[in-house]
This record gives sequence, C-alpha cells and structure tokens, in this order.
Amino acid sequence: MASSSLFHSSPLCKPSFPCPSPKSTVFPTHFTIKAQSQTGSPLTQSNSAPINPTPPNAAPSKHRRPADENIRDEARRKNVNHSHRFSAKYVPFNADPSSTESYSLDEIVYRSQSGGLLDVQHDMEALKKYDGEYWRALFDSRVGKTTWPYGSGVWSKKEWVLPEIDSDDIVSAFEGNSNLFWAERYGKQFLGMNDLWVKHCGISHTGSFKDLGMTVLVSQVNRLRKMNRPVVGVGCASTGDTSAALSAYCAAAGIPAIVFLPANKISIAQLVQPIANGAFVLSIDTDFDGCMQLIREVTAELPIYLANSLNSLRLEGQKTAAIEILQQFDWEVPDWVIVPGGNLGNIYAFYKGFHMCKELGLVDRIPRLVCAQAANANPLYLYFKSGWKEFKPIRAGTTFASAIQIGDPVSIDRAVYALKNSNGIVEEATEEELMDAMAQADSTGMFICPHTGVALSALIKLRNSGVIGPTDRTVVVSTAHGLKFTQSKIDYHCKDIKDMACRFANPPVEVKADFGSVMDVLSKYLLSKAPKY
Ligand SMILES: Cc1ncc(COP(=O)(O)O)c(C=O)c1O
Ligand SMILES: N[C@@H](CCOP(=O)(O)O)C(=O)O
Repeated sequence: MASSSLFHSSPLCKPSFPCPSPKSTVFPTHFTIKAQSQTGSPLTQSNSAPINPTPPNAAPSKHRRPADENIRDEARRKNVNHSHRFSAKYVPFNADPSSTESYSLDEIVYRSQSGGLLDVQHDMEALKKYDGEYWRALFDSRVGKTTWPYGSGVWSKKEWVLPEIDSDDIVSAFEGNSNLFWAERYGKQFLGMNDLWVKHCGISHTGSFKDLGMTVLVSQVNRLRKMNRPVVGVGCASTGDTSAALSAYCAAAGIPAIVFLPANKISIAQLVQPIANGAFVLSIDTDFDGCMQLIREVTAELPIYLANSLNSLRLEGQKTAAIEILQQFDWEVPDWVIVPGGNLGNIYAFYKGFHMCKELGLVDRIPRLVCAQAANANPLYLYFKSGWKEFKPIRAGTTFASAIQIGDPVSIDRAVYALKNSNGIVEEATEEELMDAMAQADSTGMFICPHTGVALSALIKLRNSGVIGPTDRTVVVSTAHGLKFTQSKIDYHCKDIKDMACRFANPPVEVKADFGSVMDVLSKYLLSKAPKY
C-alpha cells in the first residue's frame, strides 16, 4: 500500500506508464487502487483504513480526527486537495477551434467578446493522463463518505468541476448523490416498461437540482471574496428554485443574496425559502424573462455576481447528475434520459456530463436526450419542430409547471448543441397531460413536481409512438420536490381546475362522525378494491 508521502512524489500512473507496482494505480488524492486479483474489492485508503471490509460487529474505529478538529480542518491537515494538476478556464461556447479567447475562472465574466455564451473548458489532456477505469474507481471510492468535500455528489467529482479551488473555500451541503428510483409499478402499469428510472434530483438540500450548480457558484464567489474581488452580493432572477438554492448557500457562507422574483408566479413554498434564508427579495411585476433582463442589467452596473445559468459555472455542478446516473448503473449507459427544460441550462449540463464520461473513457457512448417543455412555454419545441430553422422567443403562458414558464431561454444555443449531438428529441405536454402524469406517478408512490409531470408526458408520447421501446432503459429526471407544489396537487385532487377533467383525482370523502356512516363508506371502498377471482 502506498504511504501519504508517495502520493506527493509519485508520477502520474496508468497501466501504460511506469508504475510503482505493475498492478497498482496512484490517485491524485490520498486513495490507492490495488489490483489484488481478478475478483474482489481492491480499494484501500492510503491511511490504511480499508474502505469496505469492516465486519458488522467491529468495535468503533479508532481512526477518528482529534476532538477539536472539524472535517474541514481534517481535510486541510491531510491536504486532500491534490487536484491542482488539473485546470479549467472560460472559453466562448462552441467556439471555432482557431479561437484563442479565454478567461480565468477568477475573472468576473459571463459573456464572450462577441456577446455569446461561455463554457468552462477543462484541460482534457491532463485529465486523459488517467484512464476511464481510474476515474470510475476514484469516483466510486468517494460515495457514501463524509470526507470533506467529497461527501458531496458534486465535489466527489472535483477534478472535473472546479479543479483549482481550495477545498477550504468550498460551500457545500453535501448535495447530490440523489436517489435513482426504479419506477417499477409506474413503468409496468402505465407504460409496459421494465427498466424505467426516476433520478430524484429534487430530493435535495433546497428541494431542486439547482443545489448542484449553486454549490459550485457560491464556492467560487467565496474564493473571489477572499481574493478581495469586487463581489458584494450574489443575485439571480428566478421562477423559485434558483432563488431558493442561492439563498441557502449564500446564507451558509454569510454572503448577501439578492433575488428577483416575478410577482405572484411562484409557489408559496418556493417564495418562503429565500425569505427564511435571509435573502433580499424583490417581488417584481413582470414574468421570469422580465426579471432575467433586469438582473442582467443590474449585475452589469453593481458589484453583484450573477447566479443564473447564463453563468457557466453553474452547469459544472449540474453536469455531475449525469455522471452520477452512469455511476449508479455501474457505468452502464441508459438508452434515454428525459429532462424538463425552461432556461435550458440543465439539458446542456446533462449532455456535458455524459460527453465527458465518454471522452475520458468511463463509458463508450452517451444516451439519447429528450428535452420536455410545457406546451404553454415551448419555444424550444417550436424551434425543434421547425427543423431548427428559426428560433423565436415567445411570451410564456401560465403553466402548472411554473418553474419552466420561460419564453426566452438564455441557454437556447447550448440546448440545441446538446440535442443535435445526442440524437435528441424535444417534446411538449399540455396542462392536462402533465397534471394527469403527475397524479398517476404519485398514485404509484412517488410525489413528483409538475415539471417531472412534463417529462413523464414526453415519455408517454414517445412510448405510444414506439420511439422508446418497452425494454429501453430510460431515466426521467425529476427536477424538484413535489412538496414545493402542493397547491397544484390540491387543486387537481379537488377537481378545482377549469377545463380539466382531473381524471385521476382522489379527493377526501366527507363522512359523518358515526360508526354506521364510516362502515358504509369503508365497505363500499373495500368491495371496489377486492380482488376479482
Ligand atoms: C423544477 C425545475 N425543473 C426544470 C427546470 C428547467 O431547467 P433549465 O432552466 O435548466 O432548463 C427548472 C428551472 O428552470 C426548474 O426549476
Ligand atoms: N427554474 C429556474 C429558472 C432560472 O434558471 P437558471 O438555471 O438560469 O437559474 C429557477 O428556479 O429560477
């Protein structure tokens, strides 16, 4: 087994390189992989604590940090920050290969010289010095631990996210590592599918996938502030989830958060999140696109750092959900991944995560991507249907999927790139379709948000048309927790929605407080449920 000092001095090592031992690989962190034999788990930590084989009744490990030390101090002492041999920078998104324009991640810049989007470009040559097996084993070795900062599903991929940030500057709630739920009953009963999965990104610190991106952005802001860069606060426009995540991470780091919300267009549960977390909340009489325009103007004038996904740092965190899906399938690639789309950063983040895994040899292909939009807010769908001829922003109409009520998505170019390069598809869902899909999913034990209902509706359409087959391994990305959207569920189950049949409503039965009445309704219910032989 390698000692800590070996890690500081040994050269990069992969099977084709000269290695200390022909069968061992040295991690840039304090882990080693030791190939013991063709079978068995070879992972051991350099501090000699075995990762796996603690016997069930073993006495508590003596391997504890000193009592006056916290996990951040412990990481500092062990200097777990070995990712410095990797680097990343901003470049214009999808730039011509001859372009030399680039910016340090420590610069405050959101747009390229020509006004286009930016992308975070990693030093792929440095990352490629390690093979796919190496990265798979490294990432797998960090799951389920509390080692700072790798206990986070995002920071467990630190070398691919923000390789140069000091672990000390990271602001994390150990986000990510979300449940990949086997939708056994829903798949079987409603779709005739046996390999349907729901990636529950909304079962998270603030209840949505935004936590994945926000830990990265706020960590970088933390670093910039320590470097005395002019960042007084961090701001965003939001349909409710970005603002919740921003406010929580800023509150954890003691950084002022400013959020622009479209008045009366987000749920109460979402509104209360930034309020409770002490953000400066502006409720503005416009829609999300109007708020987005205003925050862009304001952040150009004031020392407020922009936290929307126009800022490509966010997508570096969000892409880890794609890597996590592959990891949860033991690095087998699903056939389809369906993502609800609004401002359209996330669909590109998924593409980027999958593509990096392919480029670095962790997998040999990427899944086909589907972006699902509400029919009332469907600019990408219309563009797709036009054969990618002409993009026209729209004024988004009201939708129960309120977090994707967006008519002029900032990441339109990123989304088109992701879809074209993954043989992707765009689908849409009417209000009735998305609410019915949500109710059906809930009736099989989930509790999803309306945006996940949009993604499920897309799946239903693609199954009905035969595009997605019954045995295709399919992942639906659930983007927020259903508890943020209880009012829409109540309206549905009370059949209180104009022009909607609410076919799967399950309203409470009002019954008199006497034994006979209760027995009557229960008997009827049990009869309706009794198995028919
Ligand atoms: C719950 C939820 N789902 C989906 C989306 C769409 O993500 P994106 O804007 O990255 O397309 C958002 C935000 O826009 C959201 O808050
Ligand atoms: N749904 C988002 C809309 C803004 O998206 P972003 O990813 O660009 O921040 C929200 O919750 O605000």
